[in-house]
Amino acid sequence: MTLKEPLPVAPGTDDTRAGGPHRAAAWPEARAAAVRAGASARAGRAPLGVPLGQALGQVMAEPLLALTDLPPFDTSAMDGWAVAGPGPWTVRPEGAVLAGQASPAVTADGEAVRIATGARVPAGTTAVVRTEHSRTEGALLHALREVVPGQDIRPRGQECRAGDELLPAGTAVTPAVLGLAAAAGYDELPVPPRPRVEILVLGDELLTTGLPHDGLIRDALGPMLGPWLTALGADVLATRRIGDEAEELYAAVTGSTADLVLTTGGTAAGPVDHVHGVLDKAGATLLVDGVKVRPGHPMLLARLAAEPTRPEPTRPDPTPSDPTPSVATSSERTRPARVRHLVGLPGNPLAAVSGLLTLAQPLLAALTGAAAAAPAPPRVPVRDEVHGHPFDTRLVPVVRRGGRAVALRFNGPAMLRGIAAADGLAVIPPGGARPGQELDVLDLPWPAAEGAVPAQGACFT
Ligand SMILES: Nc1nc2c(c(=O)[nH]1)N[C@H]1C(S)=C(S)[C@@H](COP(=O)(O)OP(=O)(O)OC[C@H]3O[C@@H](n4cnc5c(N)ncnc54)[C@H](O)[C@@H]3O)O[C@H]1N2
Ligand code: MOO
Repeated sequence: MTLKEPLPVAPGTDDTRAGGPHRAAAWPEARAAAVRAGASARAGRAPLGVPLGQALGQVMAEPLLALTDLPPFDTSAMDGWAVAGPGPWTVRPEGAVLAGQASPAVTADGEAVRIATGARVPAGTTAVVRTEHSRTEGALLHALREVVPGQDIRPRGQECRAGDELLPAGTAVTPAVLGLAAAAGYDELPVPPRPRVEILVLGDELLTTGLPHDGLIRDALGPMLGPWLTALGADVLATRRIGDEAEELYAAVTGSTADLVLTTGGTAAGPVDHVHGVLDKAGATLLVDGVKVRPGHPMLLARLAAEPTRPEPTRPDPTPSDPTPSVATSSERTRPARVRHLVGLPGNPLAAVSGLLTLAQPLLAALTGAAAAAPAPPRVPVRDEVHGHPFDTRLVPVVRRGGRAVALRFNGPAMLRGIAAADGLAVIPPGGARPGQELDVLDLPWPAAEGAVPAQGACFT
């Protein structure tokens, strides 16, 4: 089924609301729906100006326009002599023109003045003669090679003119971008606000410390998801542990101020699986209700009901009778409602990772505009045959060895042993992959360890 937003509704039903029939989307369509959801929430999020030192790794919310010509003035490209007209030249007695000097004296025809790389060339200069290509004889300077007019002068505006677009919006801020922005006159860069995420970990069976006992197990998702989302550029407001209590979940979902609420567990149809019911009660719209992917097929994406629109107070012009009015009552504008989403991750830990990469990551990337900056996932040939699901996509932890993806063992839905040793998750199409077949590999938001000594020997199939 092709997933549209909103989902097509059968006549006489309202099954885009949570609680409607389960309609699994194909994996690529689910990702596309997540991108659309993020893009829809992006509108109206004003960029923030952050100091250059804090912008690394973010994306630019606006194009980088040059604030100045570069170079900003005609500049000497070499240490040597600024000369005017044909030689030999009379060496001017005053000292050298150095980088950083504001306005060196004019060079008259037949004159030469010592100059340093990066110095502003004096007006009247026709060329720069490198030190090693010159010889002085008393007060006369001779060139040892032919002098071409304009040589070794970087003319003002050679790289850009003020107002030129240096980089488009959506460019990832790398160290090189920081350097260019500084050269072009920036103190701050406009970046999208970091998406605010709240994590709700469901399950009465979860322990936060110690060893499993009496049917209780350790919460593996609470410690994993916050740092993972931080690595994806999110601002994690809180990781809250909520029991299998529908009321508590409802209060947490409806009371959250996050752009994205992430729940873990409770997505299936068990006796205490409350996510669908709570979304229905909260008036949420299901955009993805199950995905044809293994592990993780019960994952879901919902748009939360809009917050009530609040009137935005505006200050009217002060009048003599009321010089400092605090809030206007007559001229009120309405602030646009913020679009917020919920991603329900299945409780099985690798299934939760699958949901994170399938729904949450593309949504967050579209929300910040990073999706436009991100390269397509690399395609890597797989070393060995990988069994597929007959109808669904599989996501399988892999390491890269010698340019090939090698599938790891311990890739069951409840296991993290494979992913903890992996460089990425290979996307296995329905039906499986043959040796040498090129596969998309979803990168993890930390450096891959190609060539590193594998600590994961036991995970190889
Ligand atoms: N009748 C069916 N039952 C199930 C189906 C199904 O299609 N029909 N799907 C299975 C699949 S696949 C998955 S995945 C799970 C998804 O279930 P939930 O999202 O409702 O998750 P829970 O039932 O709450 O938990 C599942 C499993 O994961 C463990 N868990 C939960 N949270 C954590 C955590 N934070 N850390 C570690 N482990 C966690 C939990 O104890 C359960 O073992 O449903 C299947 N059932
Ligand atoms: O697909 Mo479940 O998500 O097998 O663990």
